[in-house]
Amino acid sequence: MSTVGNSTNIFWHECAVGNIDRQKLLNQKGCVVWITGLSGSGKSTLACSLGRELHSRGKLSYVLDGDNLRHGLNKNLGFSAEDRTENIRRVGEVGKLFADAGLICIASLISPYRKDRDACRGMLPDGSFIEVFMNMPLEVCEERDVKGLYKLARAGKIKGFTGIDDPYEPPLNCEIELKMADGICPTPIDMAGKVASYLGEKGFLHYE
Ligand SMILES: Nc1ncnc2c1ncn2[C@@H]1O[C@H](COP(=O)(O)OS(=O)(=O)O)[C@@H](OP(=O)(O)O)[C@H]1O
Ligand SMILES: Nc1ncnc2c1ncn2[C@@H]1O[C@H](COP(=O)(O)OP(=O)(O)O)[C@@H](O)[C@H]1O
Repeated sequence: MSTVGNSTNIFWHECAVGNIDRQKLLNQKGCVVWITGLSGSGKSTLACSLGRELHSRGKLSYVLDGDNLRHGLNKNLGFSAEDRTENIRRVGEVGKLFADAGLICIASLISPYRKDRDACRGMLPDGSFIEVFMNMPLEVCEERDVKGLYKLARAGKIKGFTGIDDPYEPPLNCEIELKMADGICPTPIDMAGKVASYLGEKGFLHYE
């Protein structure tokens, strides 16, 4: 019997089928691929491209996209520092459940604060939180401006927009950094291939 947060007198219930059984069934190892970067840096594109690549290799993955989750699970949250922290905490917890289910969970969120990403890393077993930094220059993201949000932010019509008047703290020790080379951005397929190769090398795409 214990107290966790505001929950008192709670018990942990073990089930007969565990994480290892599920991973064996799926012939893969559960993990969280956490894609972080500015709005417009290509997070969602990479997440979907990676999901497709893994699917084609017969591996089960699921994308948790920041924008999409704000339509449901996180629709009561805004973009204050506190709300962003809660947003990331919730997605970290959901990612932990997906990884425990044996899936390769692909989370794509701006996740601007290092301490929040590190807290999610701390929820997962060592090695199974793979932080991918979309290191795209602000000018490139702003030039893309698919949703017109940078324009609104520059005009002062959106307050607290990441990269404009709200901070983005780049990772210090991420597993994978994706960036432009000679002014050219690698294709989403190339980026997905790089992440999938990492997962293969680290043994996530088989269970033996
Ligand atoms: N103020 C502000 N700052 C940054 N982004 C904003 C803001 N307001 C709305 N949006 C839109 O919300 C998307 C980011 O949601 P996230 O859940 O990934 O953000 S966070 O991780 O909580 O910072 C983000 O989507 P992406 O462009 O896919 O990153 C924006 O479309
Ligand atoms: N590797 C890439 N090379 C060129 N353009 C890209 C690449 N990845 C994404 N894009 C384009 O950039 C824009 C923003 O991508 P998106 O995945 O929505 O970013 P985010 O989820 O980080 O906001 C889209 O128009 C997308 O087609």
